[in-house]
Amino acid sequence: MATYAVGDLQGCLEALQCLLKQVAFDPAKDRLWLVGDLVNRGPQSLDTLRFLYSIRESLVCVLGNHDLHLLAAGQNIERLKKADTLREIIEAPDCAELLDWLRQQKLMHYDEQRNVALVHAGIPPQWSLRKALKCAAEVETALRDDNLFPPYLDGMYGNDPAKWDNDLKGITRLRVITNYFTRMRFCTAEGKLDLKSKEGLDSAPPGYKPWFQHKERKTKDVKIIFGHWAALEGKVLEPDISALDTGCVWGGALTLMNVDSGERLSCKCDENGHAAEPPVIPPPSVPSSASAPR
Ligand SMILES: Nc1ncnc2c1ncn2[C@@H]1O[C@H](COP(=O)(O)OP(=O)(O)OP(=O)(O)OP(=O)(O)OC[C@H]2O[C@@H](n3cnc4c(N)ncnc43)[C@H](O)[C@@H]2O)[C@@H](O)[C@H]1O
Repeated sequence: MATYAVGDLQGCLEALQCLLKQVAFDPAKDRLWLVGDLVNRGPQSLDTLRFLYSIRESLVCVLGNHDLHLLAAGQNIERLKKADTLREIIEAPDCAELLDWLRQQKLMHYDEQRNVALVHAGIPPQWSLRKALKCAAEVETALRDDNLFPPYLDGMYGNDPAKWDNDLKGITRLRVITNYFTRMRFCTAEGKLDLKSKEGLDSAPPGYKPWFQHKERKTKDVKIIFGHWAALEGKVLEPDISALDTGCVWGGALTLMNVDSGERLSCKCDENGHAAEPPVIPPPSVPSSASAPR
């Protein structure tokens, strides 16, 4: 049995299938962790979601900003933006079943045995592991509760407040939790967010750093796997941090990592998110003797 984590899929089903074939993924034995952003921007959002649903017993999935946007558009189709590729899901006959499954997913997964956390964007520096799990659970409860779900989605959008405060209440509280887990890139040591900068590490506004580079970060003893930040191209220097979004919808690649060995495999994609077989093993992350991360 092997456990793999895969970067932001964004509807790039061909690339996912190419990687799963390469590692001979067996849903009866193996496990696949998803960093979220399963859909949108790529070519096959509906088919991706259907495929994941068909192997749901083998998945651990955390939600990304695009998944939350899909849930919100499922409540009100007018939330769809011109560039979204989500309409096919909302108009599909099995939409309700797929979105019901999606809203049961988490914002954060923690594997105690491995001491590994899985999140879409990150964990803010001022939160301990325990605090992060507690805050994630607040949003997860809102997502699963039929009464809380619609007002949560109505109030989820926006950049304020920029910083956590224990006294925050209601949707304002849930919004900042959502923004940390699903949209964060740069923040201050106290967790004040900058949600505008989206480029690489050197695009930090003055006083801000990538969330994982703060010396004071309280989750330094936890291995963290995350996605969301395509401009990083999967490269971070921090040893216990794994960045898996390698921009499959931006002419980059989809990346799969063996959670235990850290070995990676990537499937190059074209600028439309279609796979260009065969997958390649990125040289810096894989020992030269390995042919595939099994
Ligand atoms: N609470 C909330 N508030 C507001 N909105 C919410 C929300 N919750 C959900 N949403 C929704 O979130 C969605 C995305 O919003 P956007 O505003 O488009 O968010 P984003 O930061 O661009 O996110 P994305 O996840 O696409 O990032 P990526 O790194 O791939 O791409 C980012 C950039 O990186 C660039 N990039 C990619 N690869 C690169 C590379 N190799 N080098 C340099 N740049 C690269 C790309 O050009 C791109 O511009 C919207 O639908 C919005 O409605």
